[in-house]
Amino acid sequence: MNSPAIDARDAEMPRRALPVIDLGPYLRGDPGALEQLSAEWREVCEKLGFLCVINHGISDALIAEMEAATRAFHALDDEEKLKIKVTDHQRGYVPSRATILKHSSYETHTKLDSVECMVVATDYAEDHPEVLAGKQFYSRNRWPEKLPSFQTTVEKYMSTVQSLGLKLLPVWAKSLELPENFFLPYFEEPYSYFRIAKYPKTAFVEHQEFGLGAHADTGFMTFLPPALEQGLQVLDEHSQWFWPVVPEGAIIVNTGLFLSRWTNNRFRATPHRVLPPKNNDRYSFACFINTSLDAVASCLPTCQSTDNPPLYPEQSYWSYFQWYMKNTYTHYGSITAPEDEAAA
Ligand SMILES: O=C(O)CCC(=O)C(=O)O
Ligand SMILES: [Fe+2]
Repeated sequence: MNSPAIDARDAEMPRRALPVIDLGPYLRGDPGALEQLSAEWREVCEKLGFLCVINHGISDALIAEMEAATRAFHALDDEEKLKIKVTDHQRGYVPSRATILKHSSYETHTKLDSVECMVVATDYAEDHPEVLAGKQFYSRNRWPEKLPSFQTTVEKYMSTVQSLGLKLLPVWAKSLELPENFFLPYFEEPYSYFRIAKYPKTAFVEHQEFGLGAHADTGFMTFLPPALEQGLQVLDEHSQWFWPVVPEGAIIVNTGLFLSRWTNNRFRATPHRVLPPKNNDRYSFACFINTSLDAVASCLPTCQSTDNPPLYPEQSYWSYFQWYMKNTYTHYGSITAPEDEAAA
């Protein structure tokens, strides 16, 4: 006999405040602010690895404009969205039930994610050598014809978040006891990647069913204004999932796997996941600010010793990103979800 069905969202789960870091003094250029901020940053990144920032300089108006653009995009007909379906360059529209994290060590995933999203990334110049060569991930963005304002808002939002990310490079460097400008050469041509997502409302959620399954982000740093609908859960250092509580106006920041590997796991790439919403569709837009695609990370000098040798071989962001994408998105053809295919 089947046991009575329990909605996965009703499972007992603590709510916990994320660490809040004030960027105001540093962004204003106050004396001593970089040192103070870097110490706080290190403390969080070595433990939970998930935080939120206040006084970040990204206006409420811009976030509201991006929220409206996200909703307008997802309100387009499927036919319009499918005209710009994602390609092997990892840009374009990804329909619902097209991702599953096969490389996750946090949880076994058997079902495809219900999230659908539009993916946009740094648009390199048409005459960029890698664009001309047709190298994977360098193609131009795809935009919906019927929503011209979408491109304008997305580009404005991405460039604002990218500027904030680049301003924080000295903080990342100092928090790892590196010279202030250490990361600059790796970010000569930052590869910023933007997921503009809709999580469709779902009446009943089974155990192991997700809007987006447990994962750590791919790259260096992620910026995520909290969604208006609940859904995000975070795994702490003691393997306890919790609902993060974020103050009004704060933006979530977390570390990606590429940085975590670069730091020999000193900084944690925190697993998180999204449960589907119950009553209203949920919209979110996570912006990932990464090194140049051709940047090569080899274990940072301050993150290794004879007792703590490098755990990972040196690797370019391009090759790490390619590995991650192939093991997450079904359109690359290398992964499938057997149980789900029958139901789809
Ligand atoms: O929707 C969210 O709150 C989180 C999204 C996320 O984790 C991602 O896109 O990597
Ligand atoms: Fe994520």
